[in-house]
Amino acid sequence: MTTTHSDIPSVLQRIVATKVEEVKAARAALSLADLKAQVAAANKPRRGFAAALRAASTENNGVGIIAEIKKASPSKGIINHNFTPALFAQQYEQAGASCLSVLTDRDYFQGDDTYLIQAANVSSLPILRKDFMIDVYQIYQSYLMGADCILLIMACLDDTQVQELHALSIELGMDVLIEVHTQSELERALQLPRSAHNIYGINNRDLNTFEVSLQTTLDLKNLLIEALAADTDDTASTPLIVTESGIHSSDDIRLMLSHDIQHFLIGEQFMKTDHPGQALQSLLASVAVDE
Ligand SMILES: O=P(O)(O)OC[C@@H](O)[C@@H](O)c1c[nH]c2ccccc12
Repeated sequence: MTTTHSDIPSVLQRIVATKVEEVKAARAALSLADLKAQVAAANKPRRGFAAALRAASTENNGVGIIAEIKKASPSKGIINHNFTPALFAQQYEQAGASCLSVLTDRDYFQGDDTYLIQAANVSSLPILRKDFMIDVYQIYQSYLMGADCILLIMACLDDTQVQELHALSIELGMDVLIEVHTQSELERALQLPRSAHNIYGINNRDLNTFEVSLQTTLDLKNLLIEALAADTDDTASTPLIVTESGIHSSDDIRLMLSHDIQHFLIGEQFMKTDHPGQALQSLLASVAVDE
């Protein structure tokens, strides 16, 4: 048999294979039943990630920023050489971030669970656990770490998996960032039950090729806005849409605002500087000035 391109696992497939192994090892060390018992005993309140984004609509000129704490990525290698997650969390909060996103994946992003725990200890901002969720076990783990929002990447989940992880996250009181990159992923995402806990993320980066284009958000957002507008007239559940990846300038922000996108997930632009908080502050200031 000849080798075709599709025989070579993509980065996303490799990441998912790693996650399967990680979950297997974690379950061997602590059973799912024991992990669930820890969750039941913890019963810690969540900080309202979706609510913080909704509140941003009336602050910061209607701009809600999810500021990301990310040391490295498969496409860029090391982004921040002086990585101090707790300090960055404090800086981001002071600079006006609405929420935080913390990479916990070790093998591909040089993240760590402890980074999220540290950020939660020093900051009152709600936190997204940025990792690749494939199993309920990880949802319970995220809860214990103190995550307020779970990332569900449609590209690495089938319909049954995503339904299960979505329902469990909400049952535990967490919000859910449902990430899409294509129209077919978006159509699948729209099959999930509607909830005020849902946040829809359009990722401008293709997780297989790493190509980034803001056009992805512009191409998909109308379909999303129309589908969500059809079933809500209640401001408490105003649909939340986040544009993710490749946002660098006030021009990028204003382009999105002009298309009714008010929420932004931004990592590299801040993390590549010595003072990520300052980078966030100047971006927010330049949007305000330019308006
Ligand atoms: O660093 P950027 O280009 O500002 O992007 C941030 C965020 O969108 C990106 O880290 C991301 C979006 N979805 C993901 C899924 C997995 C890992 C990482 C991501």
